[in-house]
Amino acid sequence: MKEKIIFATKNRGKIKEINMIMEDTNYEVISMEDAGIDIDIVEDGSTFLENAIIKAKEVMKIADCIVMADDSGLEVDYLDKAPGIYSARFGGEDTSYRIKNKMIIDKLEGVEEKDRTARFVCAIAAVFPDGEVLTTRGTVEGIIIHEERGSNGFGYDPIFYVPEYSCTTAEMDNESKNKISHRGKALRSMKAKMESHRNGCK
Ligand SMILES: O=P(O)(O)OP(=O)(O)OP(=O)(O)OC[C@H]1O[C@@H](n2cnc3c(O)ncnc32)[C@H](O)[C@@H]1O
Ligand SMILES: [Mg+2]
Repeated sequence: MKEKIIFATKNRGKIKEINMIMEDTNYEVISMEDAGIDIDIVEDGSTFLENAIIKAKEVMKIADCIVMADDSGLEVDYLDKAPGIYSARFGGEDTSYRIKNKMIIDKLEGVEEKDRTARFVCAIAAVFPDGEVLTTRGTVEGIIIHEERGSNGFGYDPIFYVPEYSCTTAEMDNESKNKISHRGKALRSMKAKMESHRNGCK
């Protein structure tokens, strides 16, 4: 039987991607919703990593299995790496991504191509019932384009263009995005770390 992992997120876009990446493991990933856990977690850390650990530990207080969490966001170099850890709250928590994306585009009005660099960052924390914490991080580099393109993915995907693939992450299917994304990289590193952890060599 597969070992259960609760993924401490309320973001359905993340869960979809994570389930695809974890499909070939001995773990069954379930969402907080599936686990019947409905708590609001205050993300008051000062880094992606701190926030990922906060989320995982908060859910661990009421769980009896491995808990994993992802804290991620968009860093725009021209905006001094904003919105960064405030990506979900940028422009207001309930503001639509159509508007958030437009706000980023507007802030970059007149900015040349070479200065429109950005990256998605993802930190993942896994907390084990014995208190052990494993962490990983992944990034993907891109540039902010001038209008939304594509309708896959979620959040800032429609304005995040990856030059090597000549498309935005919203124009990729989930499988292609997972291959190159911050979340895909961080989660594959986590899979490898958990494998060593299982074998007793930490
Ligand atoms: O905290 P949880 O419940 O996991 O869900 P969340 O949506 O609040 O997630 P974060 O706190 O980690 O904030 C991440 C923000 O960065 C954006 N983001 C993260 N990964 C992304 C991706 O792969 N594509 C597009 N936007 C992404 C996302 O839309 C959020 O605004
Ligand atoms: Mg959040």
